[in-house]
Amino acid sequence: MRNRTLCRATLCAFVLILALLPLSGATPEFWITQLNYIGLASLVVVGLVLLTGVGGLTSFGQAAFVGIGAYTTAWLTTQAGWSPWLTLLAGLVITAVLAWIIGVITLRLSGHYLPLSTLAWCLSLYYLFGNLEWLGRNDGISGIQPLSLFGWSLGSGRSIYYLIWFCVLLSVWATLNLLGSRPGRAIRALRGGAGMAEAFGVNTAAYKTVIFVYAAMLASVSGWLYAHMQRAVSPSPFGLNYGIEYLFMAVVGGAAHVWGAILGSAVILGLKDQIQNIVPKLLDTSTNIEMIVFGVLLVLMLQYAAQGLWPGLSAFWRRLWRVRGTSLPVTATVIDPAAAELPCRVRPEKGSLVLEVDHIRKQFGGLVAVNDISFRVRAGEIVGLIGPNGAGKSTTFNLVSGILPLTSGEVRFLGQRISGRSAREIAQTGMGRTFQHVQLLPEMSVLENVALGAHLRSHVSVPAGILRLDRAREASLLKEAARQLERVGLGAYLHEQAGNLALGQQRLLEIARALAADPVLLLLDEPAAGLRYREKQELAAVLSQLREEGMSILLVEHDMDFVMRLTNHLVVMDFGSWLAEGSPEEIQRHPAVLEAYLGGVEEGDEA
Ligand SMILES: Nc1ncnc2c1ncn2[C@@H]1O[C@H](COP(=O)(O)OP(=O)(O)OP(=O)(O)O)[C@@H](O)[C@H]1O
Repeated sequence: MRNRTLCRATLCAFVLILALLPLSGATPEFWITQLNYIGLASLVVVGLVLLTGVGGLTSFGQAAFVGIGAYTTAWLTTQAGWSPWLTLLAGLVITAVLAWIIGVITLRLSGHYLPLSTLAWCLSLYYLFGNLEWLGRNDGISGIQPLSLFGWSLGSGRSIYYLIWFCVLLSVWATLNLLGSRPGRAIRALRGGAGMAEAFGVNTAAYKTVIFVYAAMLASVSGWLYAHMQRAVSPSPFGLNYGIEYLFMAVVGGAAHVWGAILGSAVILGLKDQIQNIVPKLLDTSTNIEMIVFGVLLVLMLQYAAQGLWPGLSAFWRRLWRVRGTSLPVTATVIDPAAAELPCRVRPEKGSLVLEVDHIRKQFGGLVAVNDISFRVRAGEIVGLIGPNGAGKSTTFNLVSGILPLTSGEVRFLGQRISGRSAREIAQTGMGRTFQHVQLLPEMSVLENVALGAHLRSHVSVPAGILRLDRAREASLLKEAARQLERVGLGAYLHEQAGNLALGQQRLLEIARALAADPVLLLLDEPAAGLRYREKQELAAVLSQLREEGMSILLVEHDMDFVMRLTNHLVVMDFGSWLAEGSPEEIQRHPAVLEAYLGGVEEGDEA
């Protein structure tokens, strides 16, 4: 709680200082101008933090969107006589449409192709601004009128200052709200890889486009403010070098920290200015050496503060005020026991067919990983899929859950054909899963990781998340996540960072996340791996309880003791093919299984 109070007090002091600075006649005009530029840059960088730091999509091209906002208002106010407030809307609409088109085309690219494509469209827009006759070519457009609000002219640096910083604080508030909501969790999951997020029903392509458009719109607002502050626009501030500088600001501030955007902008612009003043005096040279010094300082900063300056600064601030125990994040939500329950799925009758796998096959080039496998899972039954290493169990899981496409065969779930559907569509039908290699979001809290599992059980739009209209639904979602964590024995770790948990606990967390999706069928890939004996017993008790409640479970597991005690039915695979099927007792006596698998395990156990 002290942590939260300190944050609020620091924020109030920051806003108060910001508000009072221009009122004092002693504040030099240069400071106000510099703060205005920091505010304009911060607006762009807040968007970049969401896009690059949080979403993992690197963009060098944000300066071009600043240009769209600036040129839209410059042309419409000077040539068409529009009100600047109307041109703000026009700029936002034009930017959103353009960003959406660019996003849909380029965001499918992965690895270094995406940053390269941002370079390409930034250069294209820059040259477009400089070549169009009606945009004044390289001279740009001048004579832009200052803004006025309720008759109050914002023509001076001191008056537009308030509007700029109002927009910056609004953008920080909106972005923090968005990140703390259901769509925000989905956006934060983008870095964890599309496979994991899609398995919980997150439309990763749509969320990538959303953050791309959001960041572009913030840049456009910055351009609109810039045009009315400068009263003239020309192509140079919207070129690639500015795009790179914005990215530097995000990285230096702390790419994944929203407040780091302001810090990074202030550091880079302040540093540039100071170097330009000091270096020529020190070195007594007329050559343009300051950019070299600036570059070296940046490299050093990235070397020694790779996470950016924000984490270090906030830790120092907490130490200064002797605030201990940083595990409870400022955004941590207290679970509301009175929150409404999330709606639950209608469960199939015990014993009815849930999953039908018919002659499925998967070929990786010349390797047949899964060869003509068929089995059934019924409601209220735990089916084990076992076999030696490399037998094809995980591949079978991935085929059933839609992570991998089938080469041939058919999978039906609750009577519907699901083969050919995407992992996201299959998740919607009521299939939850865990992964062989734990796939969590290590920097997110345990509670939020599990809340991601319930993504499809609540519908909160991006605007609702931004405006905090989602509080009741968010409370229900977090209450459900907490309930599932209690169920698997992790109730004491709700606000712990997921990355701080031991491997066994991380596996339990994955099970809680899958349960939060309210699945009809649970696919568990080696859930007992890394668990201690007692933890395994507790897990077995949880799974037995789930079976009693009518849940169907398909389980891949190497711990034979665990499998034999828990399952109703076993399917044995070897070299991708079906080897045997039956009850645990039958399988334990099956000669082919004993030879291919169980015999080997016993020997290994003895060793
Ligand atoms: N994406 C892939 N590309 C090529 N080969 C693959 C791919 N995924 C799996 N394989 C191969 O398919 C075979 C089956 O692998 P799979 O991971 O399904 O086995 P498994 O029974 O789950 O093994 P383990 O118990 O060790 O996890 C292996 O030979 C593996 O190397």
